[in-house]
Amino acid sequence: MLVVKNVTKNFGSFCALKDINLEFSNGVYGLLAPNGAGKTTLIKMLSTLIFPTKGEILYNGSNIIEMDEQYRDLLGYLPQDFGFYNNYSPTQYLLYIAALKGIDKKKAKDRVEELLKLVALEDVKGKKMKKFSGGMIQRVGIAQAMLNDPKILILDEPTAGLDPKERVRFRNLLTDLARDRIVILSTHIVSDVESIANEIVMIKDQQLLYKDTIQNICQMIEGMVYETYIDYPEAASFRKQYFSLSEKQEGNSLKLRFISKTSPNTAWNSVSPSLEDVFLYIYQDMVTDDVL
Ligand SMILES: Nc1ncnc2c1ncn2[C@@H]1O[C@H](COP(=O)(O)OP(=O)(O)OP(=O)(O)O)[C@@H](O)[C@H]1O
Repeated sequence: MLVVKNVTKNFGSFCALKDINLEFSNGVYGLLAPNGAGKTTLIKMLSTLIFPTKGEILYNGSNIIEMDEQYRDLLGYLPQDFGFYNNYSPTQYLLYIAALKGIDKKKAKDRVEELLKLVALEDVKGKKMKKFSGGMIQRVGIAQAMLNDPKILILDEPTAGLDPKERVRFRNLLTDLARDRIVILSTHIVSDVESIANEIVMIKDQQLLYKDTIQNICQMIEGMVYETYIDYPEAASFRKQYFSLSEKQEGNSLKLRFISKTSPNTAWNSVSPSLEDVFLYIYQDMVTDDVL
């Protein structure tokens, strides 16, 4: 079990995270927040790349900073921009990283073969990576993070630049890996974690907002999400009155999905909230169009 206990991180006088408490056991955790909310800061602390200003992070009761190398042996980490070498093949690259990690040569060879199979890159294992798609590169990234068969696998925005098909493949791979380890995945894309995360962690205003199942998080706005059709001229005033979640043109009308806290009009259909509805609502002052 990995426990974040009263953790605060300041950069000079700027507070990036404040009094965070979290517990992780095996499964997939989606760390979901818009850019700048502090995801990378938290992930870097969980990876011991930076240290908490206050509080501590414990693995099975021991402080991860004091565990030092022992902790890093348990950790697999895929940073936002992972440095690979264009002219290397996946096999060469993974053997190189294995050597850096001090893994025995014979053991490394077997492990690299095993991992290339796991991430479905066996067929291209000898090809130079410069011709690889974003998804293939990310799978090499996962493989390097998995070299030491980590008990904790941390991935920072791993689906950036992947096409929809690659995203699905990536999600399936993570679900498989999470059966016997902690997988923590940071993203600002709701669909990346919606189908695979056992729990979602949301941070806002430097603080932990939610750590819960998707079902429970969606309950927060249960009974507040509606859909209705309106005529175009009414759209502007409607948007001023209610928080619009999505809009779609249908015939001469506009189909609106929105949040209302007041009792509904008879023309409104109450609908079940989705994680994306919650995300848009919670971060309405922070999200920009590129998030969706
Ligand atoms: N070394 C640093 N010095 C000063 N401020 C920092 C430093 N690192 C991060 N910050 C600030 O802390 C806040 C959180 O940054 P962080 O990178 O953790 O956000 P994020 O949610 O991971 O976003 P992104 O996905 O863009 O990395 C931001 O306001 C950022 O500017």
